[in-house]
Order: sequence, then C-alpha cells, then structure tokens
Amino acid sequence: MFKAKSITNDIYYVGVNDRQKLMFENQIPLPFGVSYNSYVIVDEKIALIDTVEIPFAEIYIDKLLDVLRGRSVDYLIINHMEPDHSGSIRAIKRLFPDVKIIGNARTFKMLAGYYGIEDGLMEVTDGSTISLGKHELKFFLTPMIHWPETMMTYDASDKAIFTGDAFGAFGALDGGVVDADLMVNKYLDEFDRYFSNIAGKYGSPVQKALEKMHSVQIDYICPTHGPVWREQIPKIIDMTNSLSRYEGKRGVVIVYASMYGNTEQMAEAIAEGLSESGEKNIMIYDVAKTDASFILTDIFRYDRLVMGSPTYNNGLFPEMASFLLKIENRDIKHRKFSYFGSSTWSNATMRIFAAFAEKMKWEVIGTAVEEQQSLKENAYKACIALGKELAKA
Ligand SMILES: Cc1cc2nc3c(=O)[nH]c(=O)nc-3n(C[C@H](O)[C@H](O)[C@H](O)COP(=O)(O)O)c2cc1C
Repeated sequence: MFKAKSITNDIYYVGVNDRQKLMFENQIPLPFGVSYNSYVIVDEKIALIDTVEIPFAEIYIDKLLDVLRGRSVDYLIINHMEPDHSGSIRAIKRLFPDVKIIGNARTFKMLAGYYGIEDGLMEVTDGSTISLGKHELKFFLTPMIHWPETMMTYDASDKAIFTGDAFGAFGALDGGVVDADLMVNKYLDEFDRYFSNIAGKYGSPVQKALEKMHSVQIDYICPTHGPVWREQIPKIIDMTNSLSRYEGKRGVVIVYASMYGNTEQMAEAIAEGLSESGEKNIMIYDVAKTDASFILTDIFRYDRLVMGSPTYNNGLFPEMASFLLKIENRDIKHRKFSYFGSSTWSNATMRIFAAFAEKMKWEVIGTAVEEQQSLKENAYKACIALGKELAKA
C-alpha cells in the first residue's frame, strides 16, 4: 500500500518518518520528529542504500516492494552501521537471501557483531567502484562521521551522493523529500542542531570528507536523516565547512544557572554591557530551562561564550556541570570565553570555569566577575565592563 517517492528517474526514496521518538539517542529532543532515509537505485541491477530502524520495517518493506515490482535487491550498500540505519538489514536478508551486502572491513566486523551476518559480503575500499548497468557507483571511505565504518556512495550517472549521517538534519519529512518541496528553513535550523550535537566533535574527519567530495560533481545530497538536498547544496556545504572548522559567526551566547536570581542578574548586566557597545547577536540561556541541544547549536554558531553559575554544594549548579560535559564531549574549539559566579560563603565556580577554559584551550576575555549574596554596585559595574570587553573581542 505504501508508495516510494522518486527523486530522479532511477533513484527512489523508501525511508520512513518517526514522529514518536521523544529523544534521539535518548538524549536530544525531537520536536519535529526525525526521518530514517533509505534509497533504491533501479538499473539492470538494483541497489538499496542503508535501511531503517527496526520498528518501521513493515512500512519500509512495503515501500521497497512498490519500487521493486517483483524484482529482487541485488546489492545492499551499508554506509553506516548505527542501528537507526542498520536495524532492518536482517529483514532485508531474509527477504532477499542472495543479496550482496556491500561495506568495508570495519562495516563487516560490526555486521557480524550486531546481526550475526558473515556471508554474502562484498568488501569495498576507498575509491572502489561497481556498475549497476547505467549507474556506476563509487565508494568513499569517510571514517568518523560519525563512526569508524562510515562511508559515502556516489552515483556518477545521476550525480547523487549518499552520505550516511553527514549532511543529516532532524525533522520528519512533512510531505516532500527533496528540499525544494519542503518548508526549508525549519530543516536548515534542524541541520545546524543535528550537526552540532551529532557530528560536532568530528570537525577534522568532516573536513577530510568535504575534500573527497570536491572531486565529483554533486546535484543531490542524500543523507540518512532529513531532506534530500538539491537547491540548498551550496548553503549546506558552506554551513558544514564553517561548523566543522569551529569558526563561529560574530555573536555572544550567555549561559547561566540560577536558583534565586542573583546569577541571572549578572547575566543581564553582561548583556547590557554588550548591547551598549552595539552588539546585537546576544543570546541568553538558562541552562535549566532550555534543552542543551539548542544551546550547543548556538555555541557552534557564534564565536563568544560567557557562562555563569551559583556555587552549589561547593561545586557548579548540577545542570551547569552536566552542560560543561556536553561541551567537552563535542570538543568545541576556538571560543572566546568569560565567566561569572555567585556564592554565599565560599565560591567554587570561578576555579571550575577557569580550569574548564584551560582544558578547552579557549581564550579568556576580560575579568571574570564574582559576587557574594545579592548583586551589588561594584559587581554590577564589573559585569557591564565585562560585556563591553566581550563586545570588543
Ligand atoms: C542547595 C544550595 C547549596 C549551596 N551551596 C553553596 C556552597 O557550597 N558555597 C557557597 O558559597 N554558597 C552556596 N550556596 C549559596 C548560593 O551559591 C548563593 O545563594 C547564590 O547567590 C545563589 O545564586 P542564585 O540566586 O543565582 O541561585 C548554596 C545554595 C543552595 C540553595
């Protein structure tokens, strides 16, 4: 009953939408859902590229059978082994026992470990090609975007590249599949959030993959999540290039924690100082109110970051401590940084933030501000001065 969607004459989309999962990887909220994308190339031989998470196998196979019209899948190409894409491999193999599974040496170790599949394999290396008839496919090994086995598959005939998680976006596909047929701005925002949270740590592997992609002409980017990119290709390559270099546009993210408003007042005063100096791109976040994935997205987007926390049981406010771990986990580079903190009897936050800046190798701007109990005039002025220094940095 379910229909596949054609992308070109020979390439079909057979992916599915997941609007039920609350948290991606059980940690990142999905307000717009997520899609698991899989593609079919129909030629003298038929290639299926990646699969979908297992709960969706029934709809997925229905779509696949719609494309196949009685034929079999000759090749199953595995660009990425993460279970949201590899989940239906066993179901495909059961349906098409003669299918040749294409992957690299690392793929096959994982395939054996996850699904016990060790036969019917065709190993490719970087630059290997296979012919489906009219369509010649070339494989690029692109390790660590975002697992070691990740690779990309390029179809020279339709100039389409199947990129695995690279160029992915959160957001289930609302009707269309190709960017030109969708309300694209929502997906561009979710593209940033996906990159920052999922691929953000792997800046250097992403740069290497971009270099490899330069060698071919690309009319379609077909990732495993979110829209197929056609009209937005220059933009998303630009965004990926900039995010993976950790460049950061001009802008200041202020992230604070506060129980009774004292630290919050300091955040407001720093923003005042920034604004008085003409800075417009200022984003203030309460770390306990806004989900970390959205704050991380802005930290990737902008070049300066200020963090503040009350001292809590001789440490950081717990949500702030956990947020530092999330930044560290993404290894965000080159940020200009400052910090502030409020306490009542012994301030611990200043030394924790100072050590964090050192660990991240960030440049510390201005004089960090510390206050005890409520915000008073000296510290208020120091916060405004810190804002002004950050505006100049
Ligand atoms: C549960 C709890 C633990 C605290 N632990 C410390 C502490 O270890 N050292 C300290 O100097 N102040 C401590 N404080 C006091 C706060 O750091 C201080 O009141 C601060 O100004 C609160 O900032 P806020 O108004 O932004 O929440 C603690 C407060 C609470 C509620």
